[in-house]
Amino acid sequence: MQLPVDFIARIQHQFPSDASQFLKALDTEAPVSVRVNPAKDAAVFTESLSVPWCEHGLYLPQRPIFTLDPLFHAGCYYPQEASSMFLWHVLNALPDLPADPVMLDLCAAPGGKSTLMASFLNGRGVLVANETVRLRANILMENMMKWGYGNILVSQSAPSAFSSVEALFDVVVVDAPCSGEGLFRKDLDARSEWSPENAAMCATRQQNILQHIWDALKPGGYLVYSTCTFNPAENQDNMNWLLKQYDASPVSIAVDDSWGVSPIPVGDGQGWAFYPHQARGEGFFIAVLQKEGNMHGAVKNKRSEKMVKAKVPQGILKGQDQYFMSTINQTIYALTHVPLMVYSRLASQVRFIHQGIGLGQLVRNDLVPHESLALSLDVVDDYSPIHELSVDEALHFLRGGTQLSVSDVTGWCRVAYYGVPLGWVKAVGNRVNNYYPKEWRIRMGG
Ligand SMILES: C[S@@+](CC[C@H](N)C(=O)[O-])C[C@H]1O[C@@H](n2cnc3c(N)ncnc32)[C@H](O)[C@@H]1O
Repeated sequence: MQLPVDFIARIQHQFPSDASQFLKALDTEAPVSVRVNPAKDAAVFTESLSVPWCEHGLYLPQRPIFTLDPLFHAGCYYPQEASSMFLWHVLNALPDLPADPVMLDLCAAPGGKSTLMASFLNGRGVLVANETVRLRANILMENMMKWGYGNILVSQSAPSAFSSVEALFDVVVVDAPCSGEGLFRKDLDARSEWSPENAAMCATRQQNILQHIWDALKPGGYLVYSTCTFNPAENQDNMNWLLKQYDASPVSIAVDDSWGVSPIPVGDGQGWAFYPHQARGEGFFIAVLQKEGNMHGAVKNKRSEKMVKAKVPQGILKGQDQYFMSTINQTIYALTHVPLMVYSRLASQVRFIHQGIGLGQLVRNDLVPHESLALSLDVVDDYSPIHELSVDEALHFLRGGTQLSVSDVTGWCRVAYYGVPLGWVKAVGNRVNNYYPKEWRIRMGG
């Protein structure tokens, strides 16, 4: 699949001195990389090299079959393109963030940036991970549950749903849908779908998205805008347009010269671009704008006190007294203070599909546990027995199989691989019922 002629012409104009190296690099192999989950420290990648701008990022010498690794399903790591991990460096460089930041990832599926943001927060504050496309939102929800944190709210709403939310977020990440030029190396469909008209349409759509979200940012809060395209109209031009519309200023981020990241003028400051012939990663653009004004501090909302407190057995979560319990469609969810405040502020505008930690449903005093409880970092260690599986057994479980020898157990049991829980089984007599969600099951091989 050849590169589109109009794209080549624009690149030659945009990079007069090194267009041929740029275009040649698009025909080389894309680097393979993963970001490990530091809270589920079990994945081992030998021969890997560190991604310089993200301490949890690793380049791998070749692409493993992630689907056939149980630790991938346990949320121990996330295969993520290395340039996107630059968000880690950016978040760590933001000045004066509150101790419990309230963050939104507006265009979040499948969850690459959201899992990174969850690791950045490491249980502090709250992350709202939102995706407008329904099927993609389900994948986002699955990935967020597997990552294990309880301070995450997952929603499925259009950006316009946030337009009447005022001054709630300290950080809003808009990883916008774009013309995808940065993926031309590894995704040949991106080449066939590209046209100048489509790229122009993307730029307009991005402006609409940015307009919808601006008021939801607190004064003093940060907008982090990124795309995976080289198109100036979708990158710096959109940032300059935003600076004309609203009171904001670009935030400078220090970058090591050896990383091969290019500064791009934005207002009187700069954004950053990853080009395939200079940086070890796919095409990417990122810029940060700070809204004028002072940070408001913690979110306040009295309505949260009216939350229904569901009755649940004790001893499920570490520090369970700190959690507020609520029930939606008979499923009990546990939320700590900050997620609860944010949930209350958004609940009438935004459609939540997951919140905090799903505990499960009470059926005749037996808690039928939710999958997110097995994967949660906050579940009490001895809440249920944990049965260790071999790799073949773990893959059998992940395919929905029931030929598992958990003979020493009756009732609910978490099955684990390398000590990291994968999900629930229930042993009844000499039968084992598999509670791994049908839509998460592996269909490959076996
Ligand atoms: C670049 S992708 C996000 C990737 C994600 N942030 C990650 O790191 O895994 C852009 C997302 O925006 C969503 N999207 C598409 N049209 C949209 C729109 N009009 N408004 C908001 N989001 C949209 C897409 O479904 C897609 O999931």
